[in-house]
Amino acid sequence: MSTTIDTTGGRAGRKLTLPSRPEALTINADDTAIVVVDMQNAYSTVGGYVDLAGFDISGAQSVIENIRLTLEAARAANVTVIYFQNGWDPAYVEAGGEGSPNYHKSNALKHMRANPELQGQLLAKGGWDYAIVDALTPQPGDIVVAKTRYSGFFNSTMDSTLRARGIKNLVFVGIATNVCVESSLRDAFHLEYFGVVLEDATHHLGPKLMQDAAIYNIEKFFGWVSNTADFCGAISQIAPTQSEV
Ligand SMILES: C/C(=C/NC(N)=O)C(=O)O
Repeated sequence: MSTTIDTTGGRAGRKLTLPSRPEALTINADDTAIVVVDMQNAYSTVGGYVDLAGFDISGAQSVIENIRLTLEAARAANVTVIYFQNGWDPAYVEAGGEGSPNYHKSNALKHMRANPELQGQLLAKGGWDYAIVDALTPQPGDIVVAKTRYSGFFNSTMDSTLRARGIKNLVFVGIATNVCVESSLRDAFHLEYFGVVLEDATHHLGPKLMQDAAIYNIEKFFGWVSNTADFCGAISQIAPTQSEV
């Protein structure tokens, strides 16, 4: 028996039902935002930080195209688009010193310490590595939320940005599934947001099993799982906003 969960709370709005698992979700388009996680050169372009650090980014290009299709459909339906952008000031004050676990766990900081010629280049605000990839440049009306840790809900304006707009449902795309995507979706869950991940619009860091594990975790414990085609198909069924008519 297929089950559908209604997140609208009976509120009127541009409703759509998104095929997802473990259940389909009926959502209001105006209570929903696409969250584009860290689609920066650092995580998806040859010569970016994770490539330099030895991670496999060969799957990034197909993810970029699926995110592009998702954003095209979302913007056509006037659904809010929010980008997370991960990094720090060029002096790395925001990264935290030796008293921060980030200093010791960040692969970007560790790679720069091991390769001093890269100091100031990885995930530094204003630099190429930090920039959103050209294929997904934020458009007028999109919201860009800076973040300094894996989760976009810490040290950021994300929660207030969502609450100010009455947004309850978050559709996550981006990189990395098993790090910043899952970290942010987990915190969204604990803050009472409905989180959905479009699994073919995400890419993991590390072995392939990490993608499967992150998707399993989200489906079983923290949210729902859908895909680009089902999202684009569902969002294309809704009427444009009143101002569009
Ligand atoms: C390891 C890592 C992941 N970032 C992400 N966007 O998932 C980092 O930022 O160092």
